[in-house]
Amino acid sequence: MQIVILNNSDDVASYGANIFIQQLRRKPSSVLGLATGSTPLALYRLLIGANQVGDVSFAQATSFNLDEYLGLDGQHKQSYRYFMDQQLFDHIDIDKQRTFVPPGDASDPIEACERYERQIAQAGGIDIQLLGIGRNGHIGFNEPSSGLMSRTRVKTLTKATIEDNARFFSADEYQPHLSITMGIGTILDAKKVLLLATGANKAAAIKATVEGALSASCPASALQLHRNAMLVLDEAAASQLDDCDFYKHIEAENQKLQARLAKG
Ligand SMILES: N[C@@H]1[C@@H](O)[C@H](O)[C@@H](COP(=O)(O)O)O[C@@H]1O
Repeated sequence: MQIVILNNSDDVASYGANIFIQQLRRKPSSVLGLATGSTPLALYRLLIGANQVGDVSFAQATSFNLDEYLGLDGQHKQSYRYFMDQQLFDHIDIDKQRTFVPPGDASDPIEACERYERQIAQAGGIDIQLLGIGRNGHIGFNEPSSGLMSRTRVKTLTKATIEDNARFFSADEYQPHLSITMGIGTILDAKKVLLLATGANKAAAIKATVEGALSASCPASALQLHRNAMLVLDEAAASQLDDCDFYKHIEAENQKLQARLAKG
């Protein structure tokens, strides 16, 4: 895992946005894996800005979102489809027909999960997968105990995740307890994985992800198996890491090497 520790959440968003912009410039037809939650919001705003001034185009890109609440259709204001339309898709030049979010209103969710996997494969696989992380180490809606080789499927949310996400729902609003999520195996198949974490409330999950054992108890620890996984953290999210200075040293050396290679 490559661990990048930056001063604050703004720096995390611009670092992440730049990786997406470089990816799209290198391969305009990239298949992007996208995430919801509050963490990627600032990154999405930067991508919208870059798209609107012509620095990057999504016209040939395809996207697949990690997850969706089961029981909400895409018009529902708390659905992840609605979130993605509002926060990104409606403001960039992506072809909406090529933006995929698991269908929360599927009449046959099991078949819908299998279809989602086929759609990802038909698109050629995910080039770069963006991830946030839950306080309990979940990625997508792969809660603790999720199989490390799992594929897209229906998952039950933990009490902690339901409570964390309750802030998006009004008191009298139905909050689903089930989801459709890409599996950990699906995520690990992405060519590159970019996990963003900001704030002290993610520090324990980041500690377990980076320095804990590979374990279904912390689903994000599965990224230890990935060949090209990058974690971009602010100081607060990195605050429980024992080897912070070492990770900063490696990153400084990486930057020097990149600069030398760029000079030729
Ligand atoms: N399914 C999403 C995850 O994909 C996200 O990473 C997590 C953290 O969200 P936040 O970034 O708001 O902390 O929330 C939800 O549970």
